[in-house]
Amino acid sequence: MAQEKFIEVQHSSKIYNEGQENEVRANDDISFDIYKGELTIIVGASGAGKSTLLNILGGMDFNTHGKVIVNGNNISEYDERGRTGYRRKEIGFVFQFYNLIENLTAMENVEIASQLSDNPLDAVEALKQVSLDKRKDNFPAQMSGGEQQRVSIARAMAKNPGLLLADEPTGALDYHTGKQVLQVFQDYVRETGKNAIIVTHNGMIKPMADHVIEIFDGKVKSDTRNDNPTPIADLEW
Ligand SMILES: Nc1ncnc2c1ncn2[C@@H]1O[C@H](COP(=O)(O)OP(=O)(O)OP(=O)(O)O)[C@@H](O)[C@H]1O
Repeated sequence: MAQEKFIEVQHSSKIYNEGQENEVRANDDISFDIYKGELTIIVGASGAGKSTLLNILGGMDFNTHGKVIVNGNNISEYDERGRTGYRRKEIGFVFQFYNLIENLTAMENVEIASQLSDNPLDAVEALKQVSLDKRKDNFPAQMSGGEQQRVSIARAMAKNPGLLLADEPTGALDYHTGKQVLQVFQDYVRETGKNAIIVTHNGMIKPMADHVIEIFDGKVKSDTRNDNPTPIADLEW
């Protein structure tokens, strides 16, 4: 079966202070395709340009050259307003340090995000998917780091987005908790047929992905697909 393209990045660059002495090529002529239903890992060292790329894909930032087509729409042509709508409706974002609102319960944190969507999941249902429905009335400070990250994933999922993006989602977690969080992403993609993209500097988690894009110095260094991703339980790092 031919695979359907979900994202096409074509010669995309993000250049700060272009043509000046202090020019920075954060992304430098990046091209790749992502198919529907893929779990993609973008990997590279600190400063390689991964977050810049993820933020452009998520409509939090914009490129200065090239095209980024998501689900048939060239988002690089969007203005600020277009990007806001795109971010609200199409994207779920998971951050390294969870970014939960401290004076709201787990359930309320999830509900806030679902209110932005036209087609949200029920907040309790989203918490159930990360096995935290019993903790819905707890505040973030009453939960472990891994639990808080799972709430933040439930919050991203509750919008029922076409694309789930995560920037170093296990960066603040220990090994076992990190594995549980990665499992949530793998299950999400398998169960919904939707897309998730994880940015990480940890090359050891590459085998869990369907597709790995390695970024070096603002450029794509390698772009490989894996027909037999490794179960998270078998990953070691
Ligand atoms: N506003 C800016 N002005 C100038 N340079 C910037 C700006 N934002 C980012 N950069 C530069 O762009 C390059 C890529 O940064 P980016 O944050 O995308 O890398 P990264 O791979 O995500 O790194 P890390 O893993 O450390 O977060 C870096 O050299 C960074 O200093």
